[in-house]
Amino acid sequence: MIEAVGLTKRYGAKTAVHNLSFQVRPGAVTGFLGPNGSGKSTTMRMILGLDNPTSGQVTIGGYPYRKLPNASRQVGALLDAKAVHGGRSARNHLLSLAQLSGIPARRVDEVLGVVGLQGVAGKRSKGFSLGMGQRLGIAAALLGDPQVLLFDEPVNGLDPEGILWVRNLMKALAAEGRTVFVSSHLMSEMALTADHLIVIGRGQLMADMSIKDFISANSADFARVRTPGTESQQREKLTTALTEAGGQVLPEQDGALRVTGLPLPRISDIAHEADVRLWELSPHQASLEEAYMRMTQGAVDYRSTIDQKAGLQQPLPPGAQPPMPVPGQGQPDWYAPPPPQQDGQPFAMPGQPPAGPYGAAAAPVAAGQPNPYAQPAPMGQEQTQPAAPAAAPAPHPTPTESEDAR
Ligand SMILES: Nc1ncnc2c1ncn2[C@@H]1O[C@H](COP(=O)(O)OP(=O)(O)OP(=O)(O)O)[C@@H](O)[C@H]1O
Repeated sequence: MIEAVGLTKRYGAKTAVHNLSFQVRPGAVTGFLGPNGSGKSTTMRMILGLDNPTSGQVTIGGYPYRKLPNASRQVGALLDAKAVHGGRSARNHLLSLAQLSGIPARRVDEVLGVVGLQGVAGKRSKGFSLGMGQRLGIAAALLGDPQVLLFDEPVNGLDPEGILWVRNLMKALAAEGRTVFVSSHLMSEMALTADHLIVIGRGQLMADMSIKDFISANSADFARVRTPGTESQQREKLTTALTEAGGQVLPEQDGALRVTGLPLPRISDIAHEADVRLWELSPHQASLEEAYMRMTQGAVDYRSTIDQKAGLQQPLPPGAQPPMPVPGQGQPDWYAPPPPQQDGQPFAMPGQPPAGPYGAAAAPVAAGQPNPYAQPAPMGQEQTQPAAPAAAPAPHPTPTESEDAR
């Protein structure tokens, strides 16, 4: 288990992390979310002993990282996949890490297989694509077969197959009882991967709860009701009837009505009694992205001056009232977009993966099997891509490096 108590980090006048207390438990994938600059990487670096807290502490299994016996066998991390000596082959890079940590060389080939890089193990990593570099970083994190794993943006640069693989890898590692702490800005992916969420904003804890509780605490469920498009008087009649019955009715831009305060069967009965035909009556629950946007709106430091809320916050229709904020949470100016249309399932719920291979959940993996996280197919395109320009050689960020290196 990872435990932070009153964790604070200041860089001069800048407070990157402020009084953060949380626990990351084994047996689950814990997502670590927050806007750009909110302190996620700083927190991860303090967990790994790469930065010293200004005050407070963070421990792994009860020890600060630097006092952890055999740390590299107990904790694996992917922080910056680009921080690799580009002149070394993938195998040599992993071999050097293994030697430093007393890990047997045969483990190198095992993890190369796990991440699907066995076919390019002899190639210099400076020729690797972004996704290949990411896989190499994940291989390094897995090298010591650790019980605690930290991944900072692990799916960055991965293709859809790679994203699915990382998702299943995280779940399989957690299913084996490991502690998996992963940061990401990809909300749709987090919704499918994480069991629990820790959300920070401007260095402070905003939420520490299950993903299910997070979504329900930061979104108001509502019903979407649609009358025949050409019959505006029907819509008005229904609006009056629903309002008289105690519902709150909000017109949406596409002509539908958003109704809160009444259960779906009651809405149906009211429409029937008012002799109004319905073309749609559907439940809507916010996605993780909507819930996240609602919670973190006030903690965003970096925002474009152009169309700041495009796609995420629609302007209210004329005369409409914004939805009520959740007390103590969320932002009053938030207005949820309509749910996306998806393959004949126009109102797919969060947590319900679409049909097909990307919706498949990871099956628990039996311990002791060879390469339990290996992909079914070898890498395709990435292996055949031409070499990328050489990156500046940089040592891999092992937790033995000096602190405050960034
Ligand atoms: N070494 C440093 N010196 C000074 N300021 C720093 C240093 N490291 C981080 N910061 C500042 O601390 C804040 C938190 O940065 P951090 O990289 O932890 O955020 P983050 O949540 O990981 O961001 P992102 O999502 O963009 O990766 C930022 O304002 C950043 O500029």
